[in-house]
Amino acid sequence: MLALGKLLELTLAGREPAEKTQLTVEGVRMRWLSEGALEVRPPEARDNGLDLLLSAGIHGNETAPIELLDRLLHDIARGDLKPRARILFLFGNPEAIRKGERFIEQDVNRLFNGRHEQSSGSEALRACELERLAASFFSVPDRQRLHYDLHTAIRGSKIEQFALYPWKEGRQHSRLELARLRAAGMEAVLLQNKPSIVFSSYTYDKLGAESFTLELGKARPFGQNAGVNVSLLETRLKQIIEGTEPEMAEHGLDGLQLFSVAREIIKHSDSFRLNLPADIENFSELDVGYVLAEDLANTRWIIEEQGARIIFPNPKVKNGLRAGILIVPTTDENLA
Ligand SMILES: O=C(O)CCC(=O)N[C@@H](CCC(=O)O)C(=O)O
Ligand SMILES: [Zn+2]
Repeated sequence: MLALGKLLELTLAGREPAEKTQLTVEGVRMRWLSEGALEVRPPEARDNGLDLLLSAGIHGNETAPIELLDRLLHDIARGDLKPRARILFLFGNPEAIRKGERFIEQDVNRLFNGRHEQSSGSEALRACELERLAASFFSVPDRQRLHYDLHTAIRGSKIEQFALYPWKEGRQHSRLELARLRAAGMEAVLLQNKPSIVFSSYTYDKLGAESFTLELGKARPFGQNAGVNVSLLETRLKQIIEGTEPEMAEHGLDGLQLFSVAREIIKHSDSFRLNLPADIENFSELDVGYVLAEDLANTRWIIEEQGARIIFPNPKVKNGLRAGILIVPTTDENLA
């Protein structure tokens, strides 16, 4: 296999490859751009006009998505997977991946859309570099742009695989993209309704891509991901890469559950208390009247929404950051 197919090994070893560009037997060009960043370009005659950004390891301990991208890259480097799309593979936070930690000093996925400019340290620099790599990749006009930022979650979930779809003023969420996610095994999608500072929001808002954060199961160390079943997603990604995706019935969301954000729970101070059991699962329902959280100056977060559920509850985040999202079921009536 070509050395550049071993991007993960290079990244884990903190090594720069001697040769920055290599050609596969199929004439596919692989180009190492920076640590954890590799561009794959099909021969011009085979290029189908899709630019696909696949990122994982924005959180260093979320290894199932990293292993998935590693398998795709190996297949491409061996000539077993024949891309018709241009692809950018990104391993988001190499230092944290090496340490098996979510982050080292600060969460990279809270540093996009300009936030890194108000910060410092290696993770702020990395967020800036990821923005630059994505912007350069998505700078070619008249091409389709798609970004999947792959994650696994801290806790178990009543709905195992789901996506978060960013928001931008004046832009509608695409029914066709939701059908594609359904076919890729996603059981639910959270439709965001305000701007955000995560990677997928940056590529959606600033670079015009169709972008999603995908949650694929529970985070575990390398080699222990048998419980994370990514087979439907992997099959779909291979079809997208090779341009062999079956036709999608535009209206067929096929049981995909849709949610919208009711409120983001923000931790304001060290006095913040989240009144949930430590092992609560994502998508757990909360009753109206329940006191979800308490903070400084007797601030209380009380459930007012019928059918409210909680995702990503985390009282350990830094002050000023999201300590959970309250979501409610929604319909497909505003989709484009
Ligand atoms: O399990 C958790 O609490 C977090 C899992 C995770 O990393 N999720 C992403 C979601 C990004 C988004 O809002 O689109 C994150 O929190 O960064
Ligand atoms: Zn994550």
